Amino acid sequence: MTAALLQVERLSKNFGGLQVSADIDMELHPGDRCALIGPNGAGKTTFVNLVTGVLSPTAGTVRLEGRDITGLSAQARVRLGLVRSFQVARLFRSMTVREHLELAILQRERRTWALFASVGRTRGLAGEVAGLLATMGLGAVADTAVGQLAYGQQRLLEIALALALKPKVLILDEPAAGVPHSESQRILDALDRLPPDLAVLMIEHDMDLVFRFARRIIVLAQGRLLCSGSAADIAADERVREVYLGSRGHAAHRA
Ligand SMILES: Nc1ncnc2c1ncn2[C@@H]1O[C@H](COP(=O)(O)OP(=O)(O)OP(=O)(O)O)[C@@H](O)[C@H]1O
Repeated sequence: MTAALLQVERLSKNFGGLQVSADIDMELHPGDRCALIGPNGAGKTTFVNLVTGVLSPTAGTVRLEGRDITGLSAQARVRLGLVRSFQVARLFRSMTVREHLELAILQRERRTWALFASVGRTRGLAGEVAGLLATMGLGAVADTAVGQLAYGQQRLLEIALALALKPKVLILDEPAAGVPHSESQRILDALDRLPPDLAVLMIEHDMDLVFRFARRIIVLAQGRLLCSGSAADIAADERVREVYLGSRGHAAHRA
């Protein structure tokens, strides 16, 4: 077993008297393909906010490569390799896909001041952009303005921008949300091409995608870790069925 990249111990969060995360333990290792699921209000978003540093926990620790990062800002965590791809696009509609990726890489390298002078000259930039385009299947639209992209392609660009930050741990926040079914296969294909050593935690409501992507699924209910296991384990787990039925009155096809 490899050493854990991300280690979460007894992570808890109270909002006033309401305990929204309760004693959550979790580990991610290099190459993990893990999904976090749970019914509405289970505490998935809060958990991710605690891990990424958007919220401070009431108790518990978060470690990255053994280092306690519980007190670090979200930005500092990104610099250490803990990166989240946001569901809400913050893309510039008139800029092309390639320009977005160049900007993200230069920002990572903190060379934005020299942006226009250095784009053509920055060694390795074109190659790195080409690699990201290939990984995410965006080569054919590299020089298309983002405003012209299909929605699924915009979502792929969001993941490419997260990858441009060279993450060790990537948190994917509902990568298929709002994407028509006809385009979701493209997202799955792209996720299959993610770097093999990257540890990925996906929060996703689309159970088809979760079951096809994840080798391990973690289920949260009422702020607690209910269970974790393979897709087959989770699909067969009576407790999972109960929390979904109890919360929404229908089966766990859409979480
Ligand atoms: N800032 C806050 N103050 C008070 N309560 C909050 C706050 N943020 C979240 N909550 C509550 O915490 C609980 C968990 O919310 P959270 O958004 O983490 O769940 P979720 O699993 O991500 O839900 P969904 O699938 O609907 O996005 C909910 O009951 C929510 O109302």
